[in-house]
Amino acid sequence: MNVSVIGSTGYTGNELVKIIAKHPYLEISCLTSDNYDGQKYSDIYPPLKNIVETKIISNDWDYVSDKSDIVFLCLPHAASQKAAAFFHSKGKLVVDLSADFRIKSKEIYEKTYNVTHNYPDLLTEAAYGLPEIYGNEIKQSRLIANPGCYPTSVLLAVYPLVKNKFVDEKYIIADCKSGVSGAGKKLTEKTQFCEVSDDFKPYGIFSHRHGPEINAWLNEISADTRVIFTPHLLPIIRGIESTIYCKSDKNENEIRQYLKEFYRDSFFVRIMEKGVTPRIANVSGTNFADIGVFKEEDNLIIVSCIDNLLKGASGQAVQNVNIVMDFDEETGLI
Ligand SMILES: NC(=O)C1=CN([C@@H]2O[C@H](COP(=O)(O)OP(=O)(O)OC[C@H]3O[C@@H](n4cnc5c(N)ncnc54)[C@H](OP(=O)(O)O)[C@@H]3O)[C@@H](O)[C@H]2O)C=CC1
Ligand SMILES: CC(=O)N[C@@H](CCC(=O)OP(=O)(O)O)C(=O)O
Repeated sequence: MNVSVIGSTGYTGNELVKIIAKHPYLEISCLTSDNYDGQKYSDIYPPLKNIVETKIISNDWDYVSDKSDIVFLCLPHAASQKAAAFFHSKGKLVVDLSADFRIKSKEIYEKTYNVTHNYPDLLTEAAYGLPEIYGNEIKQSRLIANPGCYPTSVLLAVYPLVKNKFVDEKYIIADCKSGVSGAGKKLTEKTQFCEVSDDFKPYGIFSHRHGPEINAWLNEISADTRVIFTPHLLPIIRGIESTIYCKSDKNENEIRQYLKEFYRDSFFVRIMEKGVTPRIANVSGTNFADIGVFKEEDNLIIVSCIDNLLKGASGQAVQNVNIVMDFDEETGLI
């Protein structure tokens, strides 16, 4: 399959290029960027010298469309809407890594992102690309909205427990921490070295755009659920750790066994044995989500770790393509 990456020079684009380069059934076709138009990809990312010598091209979508079966969009939110609609109209399989098609409600999307959604019909058509939960919808879809990185770590941990009423749906607190690559490659003052080194802080308290994404998907199965979500910036490059506090009247073993059963066919979700604490170090550079369960009295703590750029973005995007294309889910990802 011929595959193109729009916004290929950013962090998620680069992870995709690395995965596609070693994927047995995917072939790099076009890599786009307006800023680096005409340069060799390996000049921008020297570790790929002699591996990806493709010349970067500008965002000429007609040209890209002619050369592609599958298009990954690694653009900022709002910029993706039009690109997704264009490639979808040309019959391409589109995986959008931005937030533009993740939330089904036009109103919630517009309120959260403060932009108009110009393609409400596509909002209903898009599948939410969390394969372990929405695999059937993904399989039928030609437009996949890859989830946010924090929502991936929180939903994998909490969705089964809410669905099976194992937790009090009105008391769920997700205390999440992310490496700085979550903010992308573009220069901003708040992600400069001196601003993030030797520091640790919450941000977006009660206002981060991933709160509505997490709650929208949980509300599909339980209308009263409201997760309180607070992200923090970790002074590391990659990885997310989410510590999630819940109330439950089930015992620890029951909860662990239920999660193991729920994820029995999900290669990329690993439920830890009793007493084992997931760590970012164990999932960094992989497409795995590691989930640990801890219980004392009625207090349940779930710890969920992923790599934001892989299971939280590009790894999951390829996992979704593998599902649609009927390749083994792990192809190119281990
Ligand atoms: N980083 C992460 O951990 C995650 C990111 N995401 C989402 O994935 C998407 C990409 O993120 P990421 O790779 O981190 O971002 P980066 O900032 O690292 O890269 C963005 C890319 O998009 C291009 N670009 C920026 N603005 C425009 C525009 N208006 N039109 C066309 N091209 C544009 C840039 O091109 P140029 O080279 O020309 O500057 C660059 O290639 C975002 O929507 C992000 O929210 C999702 C999950 C996790
Ligand atoms: C550390 C950091 O800044 N992380 C980003 C989230 C990255 C991501 O997955 O978000 P989207 O795809 O929804 O943009 C943030 O908090 O905005």
